[in-house]
Amino acid sequence: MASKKPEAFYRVEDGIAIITLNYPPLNALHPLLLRSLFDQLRRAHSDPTVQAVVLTGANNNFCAGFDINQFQNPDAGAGGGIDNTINDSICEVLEGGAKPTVAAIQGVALGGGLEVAMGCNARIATPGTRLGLPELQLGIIPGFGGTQRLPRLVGLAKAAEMMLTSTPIKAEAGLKLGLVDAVVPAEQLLPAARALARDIAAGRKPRLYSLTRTDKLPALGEALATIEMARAEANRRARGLRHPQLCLDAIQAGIERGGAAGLAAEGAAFAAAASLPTHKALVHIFFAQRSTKKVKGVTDVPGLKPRPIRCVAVLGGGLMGSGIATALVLAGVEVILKEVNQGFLDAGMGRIKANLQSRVKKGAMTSEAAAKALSLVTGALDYSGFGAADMVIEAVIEDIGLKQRIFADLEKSCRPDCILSTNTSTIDIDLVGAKMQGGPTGPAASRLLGAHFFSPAHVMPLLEIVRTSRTSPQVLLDTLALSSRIKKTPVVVGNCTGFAVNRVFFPYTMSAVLLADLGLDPYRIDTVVAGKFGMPMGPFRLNDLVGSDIGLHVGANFVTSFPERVYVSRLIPLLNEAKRLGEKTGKGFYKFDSKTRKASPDPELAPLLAESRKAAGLVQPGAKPPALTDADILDFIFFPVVNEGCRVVAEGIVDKAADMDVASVMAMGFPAVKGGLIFWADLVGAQRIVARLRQFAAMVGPTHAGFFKPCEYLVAAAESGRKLSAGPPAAAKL
Ligand SMILES: C[C@H](O)CC(=O)SCCNC(=O)CCNC(=O)[C@H](O)C(C)(C)COP(=O)(O)OP(=O)(O)OC[C@H]1O[C@@H](n2cnc3c(N)ncnc32)[C@H](O)[C@@H]1OP(=O)(O)O
Repeated sequence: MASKKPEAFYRVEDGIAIITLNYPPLNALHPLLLRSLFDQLRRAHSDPTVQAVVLTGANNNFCAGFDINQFQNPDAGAGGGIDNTINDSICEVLEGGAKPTVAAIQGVALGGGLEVAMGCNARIATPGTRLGLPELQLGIIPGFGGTQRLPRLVGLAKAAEMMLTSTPIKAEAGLKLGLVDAVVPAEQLLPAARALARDIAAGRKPRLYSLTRTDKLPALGEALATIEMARAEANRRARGLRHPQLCLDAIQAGIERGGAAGLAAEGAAFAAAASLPTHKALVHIFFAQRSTKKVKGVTDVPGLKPRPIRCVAVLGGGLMGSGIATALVLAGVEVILKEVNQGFLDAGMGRIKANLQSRVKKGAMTSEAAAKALSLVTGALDYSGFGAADMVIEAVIEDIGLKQRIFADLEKSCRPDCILSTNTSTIDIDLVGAKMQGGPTGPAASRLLGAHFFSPAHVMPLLEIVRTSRTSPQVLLDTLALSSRIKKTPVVVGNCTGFAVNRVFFPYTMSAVLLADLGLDPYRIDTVVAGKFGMPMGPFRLNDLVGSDIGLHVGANFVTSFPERVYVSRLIPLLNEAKRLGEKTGKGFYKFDSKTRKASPDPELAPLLAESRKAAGLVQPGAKPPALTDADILDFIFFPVVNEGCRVVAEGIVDKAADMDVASVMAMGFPAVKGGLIFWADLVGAQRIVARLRQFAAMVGPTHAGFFKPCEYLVAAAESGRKLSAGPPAAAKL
């Protein structure tokens, strides 16, 4: 069974045909596997020695669904060339063929995998198996009958929720809902499935047909009301996206006209969804996210294996340090939390405890598990216990001198093989290590790197791993492995001010402030950026979340490093002077309700805006602001962001352009349905972006034109028609 070929194996045991899906690693339904499954099913039906069929999967998994690679295969056609005739036939034969079928499920049964299992007359799963229809996260809808069978097995409301959120459930929950008929330990899976198949064939147990069942469906009026509610919820969550509505169309058709008509409606809705740009973008993000774990010169070095990281010392128990420590203990990693005095240490420990308790409250973990996680943290006020640490993550304030002193101390206090990392969000890593023996070229330089988490660190999914020119592949590989262990998507980036994510964040904030100085209303800008474009929040609301003090501090690094392309306004300093630091002080660009923390526009902001505009002198006093449409605002904000993203790609700060897409989606909140920053820029077109940047440069005049100056990479793409996502020609990388 070691074959890598997509094929279904066939064997007969005591009158039961066992058909095993095989296509490592997760038995995705490649068209050849589907064809082979169909052939083996027909073989079982025509084999006189066979009474019933058990369908199972190799490689400790049932099936992760249709082979997503096919969606990117130019030869496969739209929708991955899914042949609904064969798929419907497979499920038809599984469900209504001459011999009953039982699915024996372990690992995952997702998408088409679960749909095939639901086509069987019964399902048995192992504990912890993940069952779900996550197609919507790929911009499509279930296409193998899932929109019809899932509501009939688990009820309409639950089925709609599972599809619209793309969230799988565990087998144990599936048992309660009726999605599976039994949960048994792995070693009993096949014997139990064989026994059930035999019982059904002998008439000792009923043979059930999911497609025609109605016992879990509500009456029509109630069902339609549930679908209406689901439509509203989908619109609220997915901001007018089409494919969730197409999914609900198919479900509704089946409720109104029966399962068979529903299947036809599903086929049409699937084809419609598969033709939308959203699908292409989301499939791109799916693969881009997985490819960040493959780093040239690190993960492809023969014989190089990650070393285990059992204990991590975290320096600083503030918001970031405590979040990082939480992420580590949640994955079972021991933590030494160091602070400068007992009071700060107690506060840090308290934050970790609160983070864990909040997970308990949400039902994400038991209080016993939380207590066990907390017991993995040891407090420290000095470096005496640091010999136990396999890695250090420094998370103190962004003060270069302080960080330099800390790393000089760490070099002396830690083992020579201990990884030394900093969670700085912007500072050049070589600068952080400058006071170590020999500085950036000294003996410890190979184990120095950035481990940049995003706040809140135990929640945000991205980890920027910053390599210097000397960081060793071993150290990078160890950190990549740690990242997977703590369930973060890693992006390995090069060393520079701001790395990848904050490099694209600074023009995002600066262009918004520039618009405000031109006289535009910040609240309108936020509404357009969040509501129309789909960012989680606009730049001004984000400033209030992060804090104007932090914004000012971080912004100063960019002003120093990239003076030719920054926009410096009085606005953020004025907010600082007025102690309007954002949410934490109850006022920033917005005012915050002291009880609900809800943000609302604040008329008291007006004098600060006026003062900043006066200082900027971009428009004459009393003159009207430029008449910009919502579309203009989006171009004004996002094209400088693209421009900086292009520099990041061209300089080789990211390994590949798709890494910038992942980073923008997972840390910045750039809409995944647009495929990430560079993917989206290619859809817009480099030519248009360059032309608009030049227009904006002319609009703000020569003093600020540098902010909009298109970089060489962008201009070259505009002139040659080369895709921005293609990355720089190898020789051009710095
Ligand atoms: C008609 C139908 O309705 C349409 C469909 O079925 S569309 C497909 C629906 N299925 C899905 O969306 C599931 C997609 N897969 C996943 O969510 C996750 O891979 C998983 C939860 C199954 C496993 O996650 P995890 O353990 O972190 O492993 P992960 O790294 O993601 O996957 C392992 C490998 O399997 C591949 N893979 C996973 N699911 C795949 C699929 N459906 N098709 C092709 N490859 C797949 C991944 O690309 C990865 O390949 P790599 O090692 O070369 O990078």
